[in-house]
Amino acid sequence: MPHYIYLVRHGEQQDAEHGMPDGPLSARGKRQAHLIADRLSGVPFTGAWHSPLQRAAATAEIIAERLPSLTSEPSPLLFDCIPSGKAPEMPAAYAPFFGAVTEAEIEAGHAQMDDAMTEFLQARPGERHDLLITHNFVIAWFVREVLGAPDWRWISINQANCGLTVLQQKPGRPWTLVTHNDLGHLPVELRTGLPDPLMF
Ligand SMILES: O=C(O)[C@@H](CO)OP(=O)(O)O
Repeated sequence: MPHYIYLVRHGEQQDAEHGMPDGPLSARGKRQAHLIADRLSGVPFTGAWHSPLQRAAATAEIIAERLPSLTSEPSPLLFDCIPSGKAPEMPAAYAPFFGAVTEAEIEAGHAQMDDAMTEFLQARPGERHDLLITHNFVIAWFVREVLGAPDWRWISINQANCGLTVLQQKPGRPWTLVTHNDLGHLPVELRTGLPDPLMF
């Protein structure tokens, strides 16, 4: 019986461009959340968890309104974090990102991601459809993990607000990536949150 994990980045946060560390969703963020909720409305979810940060909790709330049988629980394993630090093989172009990041933040982020992989990627009996509403770097770490890519590669993997990434594991097989950052449910003007604007 397959186990699916649906990874959704939260909707656009109000005033994120002004450096606010957390906050409610913007009007666009709310529309994104309604559209991902519609997109997922046919999935027989077995569980849902969200990052306790406000932008993720607000996204989870909108999704739960559309899918009343779904109860999303806050999980500290899904907090935004820095999953790993600089590595010798990492291209130098990424080094400036780590300028203001402390070793303690990296250690905490790495430990959090270890625990998240143990918790959410564990084999469970029966068919499962689990929804995780979380942050860009956390989703990147899941993708890196299932592809067996080096730790540092999370920094090169990005997801848009309310983009949909799906992982699947069938018994006796490794986790696979079914789809990454699928934006089919979002009109072009709602495809926000990527480092470079999309031309399509
Ligand atoms: O700050 C960011 O770019 C990412 C990092 O994970 O966070 P969020 O998905 O919360 O916007």
